[in-house]
Amino acid sequence: MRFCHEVDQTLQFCRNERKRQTSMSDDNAWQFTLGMIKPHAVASGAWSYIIDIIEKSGLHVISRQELTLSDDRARHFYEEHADKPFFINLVSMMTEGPVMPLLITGPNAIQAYRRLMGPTSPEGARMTHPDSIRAIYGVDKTRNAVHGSDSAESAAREVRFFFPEFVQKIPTADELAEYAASENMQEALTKGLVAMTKAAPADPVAWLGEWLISYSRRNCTVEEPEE
Ligand SMILES: Nc1ncnc2c1ncn2[C@@H]1O[C@H](COP(=O)(O)OP(=O)(O)OP(=O)(O)O)[C@@H](O)[C@H]1O
Repeated sequence: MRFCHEVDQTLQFCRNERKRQTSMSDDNAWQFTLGMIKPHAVASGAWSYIIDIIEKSGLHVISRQELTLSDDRARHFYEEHADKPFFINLVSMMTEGPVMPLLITGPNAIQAYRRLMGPTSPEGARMTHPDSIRAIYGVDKTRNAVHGSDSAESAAREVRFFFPEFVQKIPTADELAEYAASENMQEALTKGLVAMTKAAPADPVAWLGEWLISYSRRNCTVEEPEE
């Protein structure tokens, strides 16, 4: 099947992206960004393969919606392009069927997701970035499969545009650090990480999640695996 082959083809690219992301230092801040799958890629079913590519790159899609934009909302979303010659076509394309806004998070998520998308023009992308989402699923410059916030400012505005309830819940870095440093959390996390290192499970995230649930139920009496 065409899509399966295309996803296979991009897997190596995703792995490389992941390696690149994890080797970044200064540039490795945890970020939220808005991705959006455009109507033609929602209608064709490509959306599920696109989400797969994002997840396999090491980013996380933590929420998604499917909705049809009104003319007003589409104009508002793309207002920075209001004076461009392609604006009317862009608004018309964005309102022709359901779009799928994605709330994406991960290290350096804004740029990492933009790299996965590839250049604006799918035709150009197929030449310079053949593994990118737009090269694979884009049709033309307007129907280029996906949108992604291009800066921290636009990510904040666009996440609020589609996920207003989430914005109120995002804790600051200080709040996160304070919460994670609380005595109960520290003890549970330290014990869990030590146990996980000893067990060396194939899927450490799932293992640690189960361990923490078990720890919480037994109120600190979980047996640690033997060495
Ligand atoms: N020359 C063009 N002709 C037709 N449509 C265009 C053209 N340039 C941009 N667009 C459309 O307008 C959108 C916004 O353009 P922009 O220049 O911000 O590109 P982008 O940053 O690559 O894409 P996006 O903002 O959607 O992530 C593009 O994704 C595309 O759908």
